[in-house]
Amino acid sequence: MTQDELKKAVGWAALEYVQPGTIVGVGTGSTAAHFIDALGSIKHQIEGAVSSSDASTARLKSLGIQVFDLNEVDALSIYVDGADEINPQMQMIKGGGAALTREKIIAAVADKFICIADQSKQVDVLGKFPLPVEVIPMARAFVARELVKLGGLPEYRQNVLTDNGNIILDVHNLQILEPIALEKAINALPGVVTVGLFASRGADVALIGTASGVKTIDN
Ligand SMILES: O=C(CO)[C@H](O)[C@H](O)COP(=O)(O)O
Repeated sequence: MTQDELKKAVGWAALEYVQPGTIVGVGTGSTAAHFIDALGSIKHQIEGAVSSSDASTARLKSLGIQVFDLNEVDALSIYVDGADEINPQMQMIKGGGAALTREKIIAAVADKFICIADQSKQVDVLGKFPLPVEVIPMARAFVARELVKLGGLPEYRQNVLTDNGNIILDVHNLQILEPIALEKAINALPGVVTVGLFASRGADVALIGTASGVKTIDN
């Protein structure tokens, strides 16, 4: 199976967690895009979605799924999204698609985070994938210097502005042995909007696409 077929398999498998009549939290990226397509097949059974990016909003709307502003929604039973890396503790690196801040906000509202990923995203220790950090543009150089003090090698993601109008620093050279502590330390830097480390609030369920089928890990 190709990597995209594995992504499609987990995207469709996540439908099992969608409760009829609810609003669904929807992530961003190529795996989440498969989930959106799957959601389109049951669009008359759900009330709608809350979206983590302009790209996902456009895809949801193109399928006739109503997109709600998060401020209109009191609760979400699930948030479904991909990941760049996931460890055995269900902590993740996210933000390869630059949507980390909205993703983290919606994940915080949802009762359950369903992570959908192909098996290449499973790691023992987070950090091989460069850790994305969303930063207010004027703080770019300062935050980069502080990230070096934390042991990383930040790289400015050229020609990318987030949906919130900020820049991304991708931090290389990290072996993240204490994800919760690093998440707190980076989030505490003035100018940082969000770090793409989902450690204190990780996934509750992971659907992993493998050659022998979709594997479910339930915390
Ligand atoms: O965090 C994300 C976007 O900000 C994505 O979930 C992550 O980059 C995985 O992407 P893909 O499903 O395309 O492999």
